[in-house]
Amino acid sequence: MDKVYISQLHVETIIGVYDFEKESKQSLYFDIDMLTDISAAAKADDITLAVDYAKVSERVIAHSIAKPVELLETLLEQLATLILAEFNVEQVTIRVSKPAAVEAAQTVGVEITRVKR
Ligand SMILES: Nc1nc2c(c(=O)[nH]1)N=C([C@H](O)[C@@H](O)CO)CN2
Repeated sequence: MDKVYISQLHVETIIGVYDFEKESKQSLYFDIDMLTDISAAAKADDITLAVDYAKVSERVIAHSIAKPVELLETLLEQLATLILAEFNVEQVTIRVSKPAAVEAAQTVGVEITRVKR
């Protein structure tokens, strides 16, 4: 299977378990791998047949800032469901990094993989 990907997509949003995290935005960085067959888009040279990484990026940003959640896990499950439902993607892997969360670490985060049913 082919892959369309997005690397280090930056979003500023409210996210976190603790009260102080609900008061100011934090940076999240998303890496998204989307498995899809690119052959029809390539043959026709037609963006409407492709997984448009710009449109996926817009949706991920819009959803991430729309309704705050506490856990990175919650946000990733929502985003994976959204991507599989709205785009021609068979499998998606999303990794999110939250660099300000743990002072002693360069970054921390969560990664999930979900398959279209
Ligand atoms: N597995 C997770 N662990 C933690 C999360 C999370 O979303 N998933 N979140 C926090 C806090 O919000 C943290 O970012 C604040 O320091 C802690 N652990």
